[in-house]
Amino acid sequence: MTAPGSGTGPEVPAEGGLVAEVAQMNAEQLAEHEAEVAEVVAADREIDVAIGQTLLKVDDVTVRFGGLVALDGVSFDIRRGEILGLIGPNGAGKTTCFNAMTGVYRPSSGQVLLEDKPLGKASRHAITQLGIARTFQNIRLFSEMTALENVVVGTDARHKTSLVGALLRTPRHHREEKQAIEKGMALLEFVGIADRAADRAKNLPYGYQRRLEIARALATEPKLLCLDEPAAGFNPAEKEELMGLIRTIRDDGYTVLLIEHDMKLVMGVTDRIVVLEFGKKIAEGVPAEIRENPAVIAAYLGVPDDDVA
Ligand SMILES: Nc1ncnc2c1ncn2[C@@H]1O[C@H](COP(=O)(O)OP(=O)(O)OP(=O)(O)O)[C@@H](O)[C@H]1O
Repeated sequence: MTAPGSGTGPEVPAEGGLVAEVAQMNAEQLAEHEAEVAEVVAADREIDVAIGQTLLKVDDVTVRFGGLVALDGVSFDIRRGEILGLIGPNGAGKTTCFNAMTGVYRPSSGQVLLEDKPLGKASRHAITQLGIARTFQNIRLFSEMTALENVVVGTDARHKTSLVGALLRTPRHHREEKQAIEKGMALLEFVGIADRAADRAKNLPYGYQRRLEIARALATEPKLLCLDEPAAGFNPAEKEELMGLIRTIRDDGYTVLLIEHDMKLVMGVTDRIVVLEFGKKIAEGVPAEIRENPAVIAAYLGVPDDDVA
């Protein structure tokens, strides 16, 4: 792929072109177009396979920072096709858990298994290739690159062209680049920001940047998508829209792990919830059970609603 941001990067369709085209479609054309988008977005994933079986297992994981035990013997499963919420008061260990699952930290003891295989000492990049993608609490985009380029970079995790192939611009490289652009556009449309594909990430509105992070994570074709507070800084209407997007992502066959501070959002969108407090798992269950769980209520006593999760 051409170096991102080099000025010779992917050609972006004229601004508004795709959006204007979609706006003029009748219901039948629109349904066909949406099916095409879904096919590009989901083409290589095995969906409907073993839904409900364990995809990822966090097995007795402890993470220590010097004398501080940030995660203390935590175990839970993430099942294929579900949206699992990971909640807990500030400092409970949620991000540490994400980091242990995505290769940022190695567990001091215990292990994380994806499809029964221990992640062991796999690097972050290797873990992305194995199928775990994440977004960050603080948005991390390539700010000088366009929205489309940001997503195209995400598809690199799946490319087969060698560096030499890319430098020599072999036919395979051309083919992969074309497919990456097509897929990038489909993903931008999927998350609802295709109208700004040609804009630099830094110039996008905040809500678009958050959606772009999700599109970029999806571009790696993850089996598991981990979202770290994706609604941070959103107003209620934006949160509502985001819930819709997360549901669509799940309905499209992805498995989602969600850290979120907004309890209403967590209760409204997740299938199951795991609750951490002081690095330990204190509860696990469906939202209705968690809402009534005395240990969870106690953990959150005195915590303002906005600060919950
Ligand atoms: N790199 C680190 N070095 C030292 N201590 C850390 C590090 N990362 C996290 N911690 C500590 O580990 C504990 C758990 O932090 P973590 O960020 O995982 O919690 P959290 O549940 O994600 O909190 P928040 O909701 O505030 O983001 C905290 O006491 C935190 O200060």
